[in-house]
Amino acid sequence: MDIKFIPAEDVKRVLHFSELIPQMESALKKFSSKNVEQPVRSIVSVKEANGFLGVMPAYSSTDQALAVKLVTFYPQNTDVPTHNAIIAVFNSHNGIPEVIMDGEVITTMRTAAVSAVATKYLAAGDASTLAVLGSGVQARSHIQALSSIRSFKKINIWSRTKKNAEKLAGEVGGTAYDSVQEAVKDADVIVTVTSSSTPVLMKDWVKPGTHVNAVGACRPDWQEIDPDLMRSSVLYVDSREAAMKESGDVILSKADIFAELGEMVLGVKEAEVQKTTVFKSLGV
Ligand SMILES: NC(=O)C1=CN([C@@H]2O[C@H](COP(=O)(O)OP(=O)(O)OC[C@H]3O[C@@H](n4cnc5c(N)ncnc54)[C@H](O)[C@@H]3O)[C@@H](O)[C@H]2O)C=CC1
Ligand SMILES: O=C([O-])C1=[NH+]CCC1
Repeated sequence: MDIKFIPAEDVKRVLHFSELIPQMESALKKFSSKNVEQPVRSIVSVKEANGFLGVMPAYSSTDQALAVKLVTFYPQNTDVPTHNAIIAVFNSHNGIPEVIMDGEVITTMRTAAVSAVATKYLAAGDASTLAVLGSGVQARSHIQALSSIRSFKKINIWSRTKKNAEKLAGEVGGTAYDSVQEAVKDADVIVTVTSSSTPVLMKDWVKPGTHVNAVGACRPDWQEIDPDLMRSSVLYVDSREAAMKESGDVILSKADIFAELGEMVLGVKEAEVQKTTVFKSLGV
């Protein structure tokens, strides 16, 4: 058996948002048309670390693609990334493993690319202020991906540790804020990319018509968004099945899911641009 290994630097060299965003748009359509077999991931909790190992298999007969991502989330990591992953790709005709590749870069970029698809459809065309809550890996990749979809004049950043918000603001020409409320006040697009398990973004702070990409809180008892904001917004998800099993923001608020992003891209469901919208991302 000759299994090829593709390291992170090689994945990084060939992955570009300009190609990845349209690829994700296409993948979301296939997912919502039930053209892929992709069960909700299995999770093994690692209680001592407040973390988990997720197993994410998928098969697409049209793409002749059979693969699985194995991803860990250790939120307390400080010297190494909190998310680590590998992806194994099998030959879909004979089942032979062909490639094992780094999955961390893909997790970083794929997640932001899907939020970019949501933002492309759901944010106002003239959206000019982006607010980012969190200052880690996803904060950086979201600023890059979303900036390729809209021309933001202002990027407002809040993070639990002000120094980290200031560092990121310095990198991207943005402004660091002391409070979430100040950071999101004028925002047309908000991204929540924290490892918080309790709400950080409150309904009363969000101006009507804003689009929110809610990317953290991927466990059924974790929340990142005020339940009132979940209930009063038009709610989009990547996967209904996953949202009902994994998202504390959806389950605990009892908010109604309006559509999967793939249904919206297909035109089966409206893109409610004028209204306040939340895209709850879990990762597929
Ligand atoms: N939806 C999806 O497909 C994916 C979601 N994620 C989620 O996105 C979030 C961010 O991920 P990364 O940027 O990779 O992590 P990271 O570890 O690089 O950054 C985490 C950020 O959250 C902040 N934070 C931690 N605890 C907090 C708290 N209690 N309150 C407020 N801020 C807090 C940290 O200070 C840091 O700014 C995580 O919740 C992660 O699980 C990550 C990958 C894929
Ligand atoms: O899709 C993904 O890889 C993840 N979603 C939440 C944590 C990791």
